[in-house]
Amino acid sequence: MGNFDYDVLYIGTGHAAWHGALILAGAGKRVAFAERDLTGGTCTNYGCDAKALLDGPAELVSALDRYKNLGLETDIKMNWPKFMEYKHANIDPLANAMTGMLTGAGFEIIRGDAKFVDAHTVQVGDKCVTAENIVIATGQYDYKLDIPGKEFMHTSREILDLKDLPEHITFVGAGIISMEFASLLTQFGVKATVIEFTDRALRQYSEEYTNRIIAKLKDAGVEFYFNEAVCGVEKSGEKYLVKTQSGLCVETDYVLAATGRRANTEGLDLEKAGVEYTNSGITVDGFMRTSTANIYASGDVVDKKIPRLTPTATFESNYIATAILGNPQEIAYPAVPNVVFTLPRIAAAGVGVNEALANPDKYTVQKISYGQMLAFEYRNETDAEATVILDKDNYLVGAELYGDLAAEMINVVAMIINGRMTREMMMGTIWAFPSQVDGLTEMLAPMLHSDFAPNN
Ligand SMILES: Cc1cc2nc3c(=O)[nH]c(=O)nc-3n(C[C@H](O)[C@H](O)[C@H](O)COP(=O)(O)OP(=O)(O)OC[C@H]3O[C@@H](n4cnc5c(N)ncnc54)[C@H](O)[C@@H]3O)c2cc1C
Ligand SMILES: NC(=O)c1ccc[n+]([C@@H]2O[C@H](COP(=O)([O-])OP(=O)(O)OC[C@H]3O[C@@H](n4cnc5c(N)ncnc54)[C@H](O)[C@@H]3O)[C@@H](O)[C@H]2O)c1
Repeated sequence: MGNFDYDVLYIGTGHAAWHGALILAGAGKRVAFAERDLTGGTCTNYGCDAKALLDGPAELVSALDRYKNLGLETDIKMNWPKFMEYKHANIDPLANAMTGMLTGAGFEIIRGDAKFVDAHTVQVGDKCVTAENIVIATGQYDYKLDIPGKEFMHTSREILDLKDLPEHITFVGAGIISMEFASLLTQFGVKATVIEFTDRALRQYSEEYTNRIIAKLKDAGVEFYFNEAVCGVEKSGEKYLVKTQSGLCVETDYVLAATGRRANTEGLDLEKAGVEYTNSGITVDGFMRTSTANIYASGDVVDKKIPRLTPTATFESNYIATAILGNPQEIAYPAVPNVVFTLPRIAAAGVGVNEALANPDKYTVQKISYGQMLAFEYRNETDAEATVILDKDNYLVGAELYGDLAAEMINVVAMIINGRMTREMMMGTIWAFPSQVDGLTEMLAPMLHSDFAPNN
């Protein structure tokens, strides 16, 4: 072993970094972080957490709609500046709390931009540090199209920090970020336009559930344009004009760039360490090792097929720590629950609906209209539904849920997939009643593989 300052240096302090660092510290390793921004990364400071705080009231108001003609009378006013105070009160202390947690655990956080000098040396600001192993956990940034007027476009980070809401927002892209913010901000009274380059939104999810979300947003006044390539943004007095190649011109007060996030690889001087990467991120093998054996990559910065999420970043971070400690097994991802926080939610895990429909020889696709059948359990959410995907032995291998509580239910569904639960195992489980999980699983169980009463 060489004479290094640290056993392991993490570049970044997000979920892709700190979870594994705690495991390494427990094993007696000397660990440090390089960080150029707030401790804790995107999710903690600029992403999921802030979004979830603001989504709370939006979800509540949206759910009230279901009881409007049944006796509920409401006159609700949403005060964005007040909710922003609430957001700041909860989010702003987190970076210091994370710093305290990490330094309290004995880690050093070296502040500044990190870049490689060689495979064991990283320059952070004006300080050079050496480490036996290095974990690149630098995440992604919100990409802005390289078009005239790109300086007038904003990112998710800025929208989550708006003091006052603009009257009209134009979302460029109809992916996860746009669809979530359009759902949320519509509840706060914002008028919205969504402009998408391809012919559909949320491409990785089922067309049916995505179309239902679009229909709801249209009912709320959101305008959608598909097959439109945004080619410029112009300032026009107090307003902005968003222009597309076909000649569409949308006048708006605020433009959100949400055409994808890109890996933070620039400026790291990866070539000096022999670390290979593509436009999609850093290339890794089955052990999350880069092309240089002592350097790993973790989280959003990795070129990977599975969703770039906080729980997958955490999973990789924990795995890498064990790999550094000698785990000889390759990383093996379970079915990953993922959620689009629209209103209602779309949540999925395992084999996707699009893939299943394209491979009827391998999969059976079935619908469970749980909202219609069990209104008492589903809070009168009559359109709540699950699409489940079974393999040829009738094991559950994937599911997509559409409903307000889909983000919770998908966790149970993922356990059924990962546990390869049979009908008998489901019958051997008692769920609380009445509850949504109980209703869904009761309808799912008869479809599942049975060791005693084969169902096909
Ligand atoms: C608006 C929004 C909402 C989201 N909502 C969800 C959600 O609901 N659920 C979910 O699972 N995921 C969500 N995500 C995704 C989630 O935030 C990411 O998957 C997760 O944060 C990835 O963690 P990470 O550690 O890989 O990267 P990050 O958290 O981005 O951490 C990377 C860190 O590296 C630092 N860094 C980068 N380059 C350098 C350098 N050269 N030198 C020093 N430091 C550097 C950065 O400053 C940053 O702190 C959301 C993302 C956004 C933007
Ligand atoms: N709930 C969650 O888990 C969550 C929430 C927010 C963000 N995230 C993270 O952020 C990422 C999503 O970011 P996103 O929504 O920016 O990307 P995305 O890839 O989900 O969507 C980008 C959309 O922009 C469209 N597009 C591309 N070029 C365009 C152009 N020139 N004009 C118009 N449209 C164009 C694409 O066709 C696509 O539909 C996720 O992959 C995830 O990593 C996750």
